[in-house]
Amino acid sequence: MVKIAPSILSADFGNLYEDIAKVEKAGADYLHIDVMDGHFVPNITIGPLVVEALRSKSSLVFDIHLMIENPDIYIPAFANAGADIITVHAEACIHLHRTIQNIKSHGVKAAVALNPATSLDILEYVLNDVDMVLLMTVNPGFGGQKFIDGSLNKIQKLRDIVNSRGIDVEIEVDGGINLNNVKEVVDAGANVIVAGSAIFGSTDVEKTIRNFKELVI
Ligand SMILES: O=C(CO)[C@@H](O)[C@H](O)COP(=O)(O)O
Ligand SMILES: [Fe+2]
Repeated sequence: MVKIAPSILSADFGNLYEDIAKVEKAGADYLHIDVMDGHFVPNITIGPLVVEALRSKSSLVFDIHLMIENPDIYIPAFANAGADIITVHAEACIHLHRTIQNIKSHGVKAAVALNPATSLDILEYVLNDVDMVLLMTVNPGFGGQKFIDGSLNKIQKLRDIVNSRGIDVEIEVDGGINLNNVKEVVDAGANVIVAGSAIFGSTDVEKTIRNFKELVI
């Protein structure tokens, strides 16, 4: 089953709770929460305190995308705040295997994200240890960017590797996904779709989620 993960980066930060309630009511599967530190990416967003405050208001799966340096320091705080999945960037981890174990030790699902320029090769010895791989389809840091077309080939390659190993690893795609290209990324092999501006920038958030779901059935 393909899952829809609205990214709250494009939500109204003054009315986060209302925006989250809307996507939950419309049948979203994951809530994608982008955490940026102003170092790994040139932008700053939210921390564990906000995640904790939202946790009591939503039963969606909290999918935390850490775009930060030294993620190990903050993994316990995000786990305690209510994360269900924590994603770290391979580019930010010197000891990636250890970081994955760190996430799992808190009873949270572990995922690894790759920037568009990062090869799938880096996953060779950790793929069997993760619950999900997040393929960035834009350079991280901002919402509303254009999908990088070469990403389709990368999604297909990863799908082939996952299938050939016979493992249960989700493939999440993030950046520039909209109603016009979502079918292509799903056909390429993605099964978790992050969408920020396409959902929260639309005039009818609930209808847009339903449209996404219809397109990926
Ligand atoms: O991680 C990021 C950006 O770094 C994303 O999760 C964006 O929030 C996706 O936004 P859209 O490209 O869908 O507008
Ligand atoms: Fe993200």
